[in-house]
Amino acid sequence: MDLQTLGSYQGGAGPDFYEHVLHKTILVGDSGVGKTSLLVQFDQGKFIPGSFSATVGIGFTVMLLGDSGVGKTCFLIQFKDGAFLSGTFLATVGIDFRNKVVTVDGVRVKLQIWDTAGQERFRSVTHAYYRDAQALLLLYDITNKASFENIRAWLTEIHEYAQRDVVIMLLGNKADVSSERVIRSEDGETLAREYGVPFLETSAKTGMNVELAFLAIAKELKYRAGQQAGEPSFQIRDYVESQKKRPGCCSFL
Ligand SMILES: Nc1nc2c(ncn2[C@@H]2O[C@H](COP(=O)(O)OP(=O)(O)OP(=O)(O)O)[C@@H](O)[C@H]2O)c(=O)[nH]1
Repeated sequence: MDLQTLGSYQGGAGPDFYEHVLHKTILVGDSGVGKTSLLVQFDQGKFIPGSFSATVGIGFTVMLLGDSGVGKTCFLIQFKDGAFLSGTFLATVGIDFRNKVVTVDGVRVKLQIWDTAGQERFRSVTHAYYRDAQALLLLYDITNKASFENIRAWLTEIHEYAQRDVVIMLLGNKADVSSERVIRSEDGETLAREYGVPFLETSAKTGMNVELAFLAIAKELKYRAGQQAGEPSFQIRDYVESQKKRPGCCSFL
């Protein structure tokens, strides 16, 4: 689509509308070549030596995966800014990232979160990033059967491209749209149990369980990174289950 046509789609007139045109560039390359450093330099105007975690205690990379439209971008924006992007659905192109620092048991943990495009045509781009991720949040949409059925294919890709010990969590998103639900909560739980991964239903719209998902991941990664003799063991599935049982958790009023 040319710029003039795009302007008329956006209701823009005259030169002003050019400011709203979105340009997207994708960085591709092997793990460790500096894709992230380049992006951070462009975004924040600084170079973080060593690793992106150098400025805070510890840092980890978390990737969001799942079919196009399941709500990955909204999920990330809800976590980062506490806001919900409603209205027009603008599919992610390639890959995007946001940072957020969370405090886990008194320790600051920096999460760098990669939002990937769910569309098939970007798969080869996103595969290049799998190996850099320590955790993967795999989303389906509880109102979209195909997105749930495709979870097995996503898990196959994960086993092919991601680190062997990557932390995986399964999330059934859009739980606020109960009138259009086609995937029962029990089905999500059964699938998660089959693969030995924790499971939560979430809503990027209301914020339900969004923070819990990231905090559970951060706790697990922090535990793995600093495991010391005598430290009580941490099991992410047990933690998620215990949090689900807390009063006020997980239901819509
Ligand atoms: N009701 C409801 N709508 C949601 C929720 N999450 C996302 N949506 C809507 O679903 C649509 C797709 O959301 P996105 O976050 O762009 O989906 P995505 O998974 O990032 O899609 P790709 O970038 O193509 O991979 C948008 O219209 C959102 O407003 C949710 O939890 N509840």
